[in-house]
Amino acid sequence: MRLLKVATCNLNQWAMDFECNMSNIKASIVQAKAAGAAIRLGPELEVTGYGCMRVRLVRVQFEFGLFNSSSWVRILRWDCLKELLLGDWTNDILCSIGMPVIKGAERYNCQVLCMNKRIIMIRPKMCLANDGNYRELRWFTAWKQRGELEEFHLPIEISEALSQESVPFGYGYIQFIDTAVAAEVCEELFSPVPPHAELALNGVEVFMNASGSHHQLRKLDIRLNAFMGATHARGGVYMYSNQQGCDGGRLYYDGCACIVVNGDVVAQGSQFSLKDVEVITSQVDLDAVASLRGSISSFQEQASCKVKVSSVYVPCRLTQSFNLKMTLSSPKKIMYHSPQEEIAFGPACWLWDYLRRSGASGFLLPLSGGADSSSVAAIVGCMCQLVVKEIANGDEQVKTDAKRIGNYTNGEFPSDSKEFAKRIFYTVFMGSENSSEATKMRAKQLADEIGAWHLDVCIDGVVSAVLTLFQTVTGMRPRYKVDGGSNVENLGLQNIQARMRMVLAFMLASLLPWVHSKPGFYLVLGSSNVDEGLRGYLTKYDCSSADINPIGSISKQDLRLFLRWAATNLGYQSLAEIEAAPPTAELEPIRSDYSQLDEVDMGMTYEELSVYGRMRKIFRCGPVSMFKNLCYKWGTKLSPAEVAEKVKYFFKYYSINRHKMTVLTPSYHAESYSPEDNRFDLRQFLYNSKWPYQFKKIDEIVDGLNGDSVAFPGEEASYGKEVGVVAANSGDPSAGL
Ligand SMILES: Nc1ncnc2c1ncn2[C@@H]1O[C@H](COP(=O)(O)OP(=O)(O)OC[C@H]2O[C@@H]([n+]3cccc(C(=O)O)c3)[C@H](O)[C@@H]2O)[C@@H](O)[C@H]1O
Ligand SMILES: Nc1ncnc2c1ncn2[C@@H]1O[C@H](COP(=O)(O)OP(=O)(O)OP(=O)(O)O)[C@@H](O)[C@H]1O
Ligand SMILES: NC(=O)CC[C@H](N)C(=O)O
Repeated sequence: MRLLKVATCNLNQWAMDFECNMSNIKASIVQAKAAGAAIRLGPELEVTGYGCMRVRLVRVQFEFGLFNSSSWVRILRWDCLKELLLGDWTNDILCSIGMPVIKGAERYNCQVLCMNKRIIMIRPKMCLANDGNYRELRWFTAWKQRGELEEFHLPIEISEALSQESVPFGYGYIQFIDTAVAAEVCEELFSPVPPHAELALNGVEVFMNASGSHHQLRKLDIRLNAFMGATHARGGVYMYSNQQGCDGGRLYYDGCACIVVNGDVVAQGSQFSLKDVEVITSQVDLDAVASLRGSISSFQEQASCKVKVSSVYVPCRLTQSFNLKMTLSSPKKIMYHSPQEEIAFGPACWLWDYLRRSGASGFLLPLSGGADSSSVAAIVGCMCQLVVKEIANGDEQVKTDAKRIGNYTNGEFPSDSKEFAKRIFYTVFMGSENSSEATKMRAKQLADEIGAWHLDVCIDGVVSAVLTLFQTVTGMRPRYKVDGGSNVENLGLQNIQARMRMVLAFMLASLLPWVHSKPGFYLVLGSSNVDEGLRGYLTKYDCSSADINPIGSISKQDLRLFLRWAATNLGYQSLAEIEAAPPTAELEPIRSDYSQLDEVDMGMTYEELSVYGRMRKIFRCGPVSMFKNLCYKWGTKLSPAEVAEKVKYFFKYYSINRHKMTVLTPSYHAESYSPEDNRFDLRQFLYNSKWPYQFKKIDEIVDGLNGDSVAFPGEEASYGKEVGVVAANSGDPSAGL
């Protein structure tokens, strides 16, 4: 037997906060060593934080020189590594540390592999993440040489301190006396020809995947299937490490550090957690890897004529022989959160990181009593519950942060989530003459259940003052449509109410703490959902404009599932009633024969919007291809002419309103069809909303069908199963992980 103990981790890094990052790295090494591990794997770019790979943040950091070869930051980065190597951190343990390295004129995203105070090898990433949220090619070069390892001359301050002048650099593996170990960096695993296949044929038994991978609803199984697939038919130990938390942007890195042996998961870390450091370990028998490989004839045949990969020899042993002090880790049932839990815990953990790192003292939410703002309120409630639970579990960092944010004195700390919420969470209902008693009561009831400090404000006086000013200036007073006004008047009157609420929300967030003699400021939370964004069914610069939004990329359908779940599982019963109520903006007067409803206003259902959203973003459909595909999908209930009308109607509003996506409040990225314009969906925002060429083409196709309907084979087209893991993510490279 060759018994090996390995450790991998989730680290909550923060881009550019070297002190925070180093402290987490050290804590993880200490824990790995205490557990007796021979290998410690950390996440991708753990020294700098991964978030600095994303567009705008990188630009700022680039200006400050994060990746500039002559800058002080480069020195800092190597300083961090030097600190680890000069101390006893790497004694008797192989440490894989993620950081950028400049070689000659190029910048590489690297795993620096160290042991016993020496850098053994530097492995640059060969396949950069460059789709969806990722922009690595802007800042790094992919390493393309597959031949011999090159010599990399260490910066003078490192070489002198370590008495080591150079280190092998490139694609390869480390050959120990008793096994071979290699790095595979994040995206490489998901590339068409992943390195682990070739490395396995070269005898590599342990793969270390350092990742910076973000949460997306229903995505985890794709990632886990990749680890299992990598080792199921070719054997091996697959270690996965990821960042966890908000490291300075819209993404939540969702941890899930993992260890897989021959296709079986033997250790799985948390996906959502408030912990800064979580280390998981396993004891594995490498003879089980050799045995599996020996039993697969095709593996043997291909290994005998493999392309040779370079290696570095290290005359050390990592394994122990059979002894009863070490037990073997056995296969575990994989833990998946339901999408409802993902919506609760992912955004709640992201909000906590944002809150503690922003220096704010809490959140303020305009709470309408409708589904969206109530979902946000429930997520903040969930955050408070997680904080109290984590403190009860003995997490000192969470306790320190919570005491500061909640302004606790005399050794007090949060022990009740409602009490904590009262300190850090303001909700405000801003009713107008068009608001109903029902939504007002629902908002109050929910705030009470969560424990928020709730305010009930009537905005009629403010709206009327603005209208009076308008009348003084123009001599005209707009009327609602139900009172005989035009569409323009009707919209104008709605938008005044909506925008006034935004102004009031910001005023209250900055001044309420002062009223209550509390220090600091509160962050304003936004609560528009992904479908409204796609359709543009929101008033630009109303309460959709806030500081941050935890649900901005979650669909209405998923939010409704979440509300039903949260009513029982978070203990906020009023959410059940809120979910059951028909969505309404309450911006127009309610009459006996008229009450405003979202889906009527929009001219399409939220369910239809989810279909359009997926087709537009994930499957890159324009009007004509969407029309053709929907003819198959909806062919049993709609004629091609009806499908054509629906598609044209969607594209008209999608394009008229796309400009609103440019000013969407930064929101948690959770959905692969997010139309968010700043980082994710980089399409134009000024379209010809008449789509003359495409709409004409659709008309020609409809005419050409001569009234035929689709011969329906009984099976929906590939877009049909939009609720479900595979279809939700398939076709989206950024989701594949
Ligand atoms: N191409 C372009 N590029 C840049 N900006 C452009 C633009 N076209 C218009 N604009 C600007 O956008 C403005 C129009 O947008 P905006 O002021 O938002 O107004 P608008 O989109 O016309 O109306 C708001 C819509 O949201 C609905 N609503 C309101 C309130 C709440 C809810 C809800 O339930 O969530 C829904 C309401 O029923 C209505 O359909 C124009 O006045 C102009 O300033
Ligand atoms: N009466 C109100 N009091 C406080 N905030 C409100 C009120 N009405 C609207 N808002 C804010 O404006 C946002 C958009 O309003 P609206 O109700 O029209 O849309 P919505 O997106 O369906 O949201 P919700 O489901 O929360 O009502 C809400 O999410 C909420 O933050
Ligand atoms: N950092 C990366 O290489 C990211 C790869 C991939 N897109 C993921 O989400 O996991």
